[in-house]
Amino acid sequence: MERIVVIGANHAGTAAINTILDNYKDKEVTIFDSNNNISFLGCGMALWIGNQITSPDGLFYCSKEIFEQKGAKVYLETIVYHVDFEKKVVFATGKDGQSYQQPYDKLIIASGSLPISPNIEGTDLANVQFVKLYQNAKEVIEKLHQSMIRNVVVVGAGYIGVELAEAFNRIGKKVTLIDNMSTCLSGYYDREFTDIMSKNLESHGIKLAYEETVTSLKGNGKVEKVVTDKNEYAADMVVLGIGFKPNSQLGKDNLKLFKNGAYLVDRHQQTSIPDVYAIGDCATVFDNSIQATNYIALATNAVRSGIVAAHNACGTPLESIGVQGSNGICIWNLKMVSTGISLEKAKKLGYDAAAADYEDTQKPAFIQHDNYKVKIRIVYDKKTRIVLGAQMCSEYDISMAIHMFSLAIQEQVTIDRLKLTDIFFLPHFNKPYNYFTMAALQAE
Ligand SMILES: Cc1cc2nc3c(=O)[nH]c(=O)nc-3n(C[C@H](O)[C@H](O)[C@H](O)COP(=O)(O)OP(=O)(O)OC[C@H]3O[C@@H](n4cnc5c(N)ncnc54)[C@H](O)[C@@H]3O)c2cc1C
Ligand SMILES: NC(=O)C1=CN([C@@H]2O[C@H](COP(=O)(O)OP(=O)(O)OC[C@H]3O[C@@H](n4cnc5c(N)ncnc54)[C@H](O)[C@@H]3O)[C@@H](O)[C@H]2O)C=CC1
Repeated sequence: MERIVVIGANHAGTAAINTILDNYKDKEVTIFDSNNNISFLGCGMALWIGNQITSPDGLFYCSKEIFEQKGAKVYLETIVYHVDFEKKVVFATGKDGQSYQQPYDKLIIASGSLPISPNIEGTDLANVQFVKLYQNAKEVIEKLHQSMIRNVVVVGAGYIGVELAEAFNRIGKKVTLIDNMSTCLSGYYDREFTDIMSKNLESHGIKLAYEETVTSLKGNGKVEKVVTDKNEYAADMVVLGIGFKPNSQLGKDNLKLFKNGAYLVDRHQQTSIPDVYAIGDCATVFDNSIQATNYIALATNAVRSGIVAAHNACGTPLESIGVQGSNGICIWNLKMVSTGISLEKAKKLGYDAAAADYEDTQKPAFIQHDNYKVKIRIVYDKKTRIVLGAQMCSEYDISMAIHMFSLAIQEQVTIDRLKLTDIFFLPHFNKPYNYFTMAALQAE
C-alpha cells in the first residue's frame, strides 16, 4: 500500500487528507500535527472576541476522530522535527515523549505560517498577544475576562488588525490601531477605499495611528505602553498583527524556496524534490493577476492547494488554475472586497495601469429599502487592456460580485470585454445600467 505522510492538518492539510481518504481508499495515510486541534477557522476569532458568536465550537469543521474513522493514523501534539528527503523518512516526537520514524512514498507538507514578530524590545511582556491559533484567541478572551484591560493597542492595520480593532471596540475597550503605512488595508485596496474604512473605524471611536513605527513595548512584567517613533500609547494589552511568514523550517535546507522563504511549488504543488508536495501558507501560489509566482496566505488558497496536491500525490494529474488573492472584510456594516492587485500596487510593479471607477446605488431609486451606495474600481493594464484587479465597497452585501472579477483575471479578460458582459436586471437586485458595466465603460 502506498504510504502518504501529511505534516500539518489545519486548512491545507485537512483539505488534502479528506481528498485522499474520500477518493483513494488504497492509500495508507499518516498525519502529524503539533497542535491539539485541527481545522480552526481563524476568521472566527474576531467574532468570538467581539461577542458576535457565543462559542468557538462551530469554528472547527474537522477532527482527529473524523480522519480516524476514514482510516488514517493521526498523531496530534506531535511535532515533526526532521525529514530525511533522501531516505524518505519523517521524524517526529509526541508531547508524551514518544518518537516516530515514519517512511513515506509521498510527502505533503502543510506546515502553514507563523505570525511575524517585530524585532523590538518588550514583545516578551505579559499581555502582548499574537492571534493565530485557537489557543491564542482563548487566552486573549480569558485575559479580557480576568483582569482590568481597558486600553488595547493593535499593531498592524491589515486584515487581522482591522477585524480585531472592531472586536475590542465592540466589547467596550479603548482601541488604538497602529500601522507603519499611511492607511489601513494597504495590501488590498487603494486609498479611495481605505479612507472609507478609516472613517468607519474612527466614527466608532478607534484611534488611528498611521505612519508610525513601533520602536518598543514598555512595562513591568505586564505591558503598559507602546512607544512609536512619534508617540506613546497606554496599553493593557497589545495585539501584534503585522503579517505572516511561511513556516518552512523543515525543508529550508533541501527544498527550493521563494524570496520570502516559502516552498517554491509548481502547478501540481510539487516542490523541487519529486514526491514532496507543499500546500497552503508554507508554499507559493501562481498569481494570475501578475502572471507570476507569489505568496498569498489565505485559507481559500490553502484548501484549493490541498485538493490539487492530494490528487497529484495519488496519481491523478491535476494542475492548479492559479489564484487572484480574492479577499473580503466586513467591519460593522461596511463590506469591502477585492481581487487581484490595486492600482497603487500595479504601478509599483511597473504596469502602465489605470483605474475605471464608478459609484451608484445598488438598485433603482424607486426601490427605497436596502438600497445602498456601491463604489467600484476596476484596475487594468492600459497596453494589454487585461483586468488586473477590482475593488468594491458598500453597506449592501456585494461580496459575491467580486468573484466575476476574480474569474476575469484568471481568464485574462480585457476591460473592453467586460463592457458588454451580459448582466441580468431585476429592480429587487440591481439596475439596468449595472455599475459593473458603467465602471468598465469609464475605461480610457
Ligand atoms: C485571525 C485570523 C483570521 C483569518 N481570516 C481569514 C479569512 O477570513 N479568510 C481567509 O481566507 N484566510 C483567513 N486567515 C488566514 C488563514 O487562517 C490561513 O491562510 C490558513 O490558516 C492557512 O492554512 P494552512 O493549513 O496552510 O496553515 P496553518 O493554519 O498555519 O496550519 C499549519 C498546521 O501545521 C502544523 N505544523 C506546523 N509545523 C509542524 C511540524 N513541524 N510538525 C507537525 N505539525 C506542524 C500546525 O500545528 C498547524 O496545525 C486568517 C488567519 C487568522 C490568524
Ligand atoms: N478577511 C480575511 O480574508 C482575512 C485574512 N487574513 C490573512 O491572514 C494573513 C495575516 O494577516 P495580517 O497579519 O493582518 O497581515 P496583513 O498583510 O493583512 O497586514 C499586515 C499589516 O501590518 C502592517 N505592518 C507590517 N509591519 C509593520 C510594523 N513593523 N509596524 C506596524 N505595522 C506593520 C502592514 O502595513 C499591514 O497593514 C494575511 O495573509 C491575511 O490576508 C487574516 C485575517 C482576515
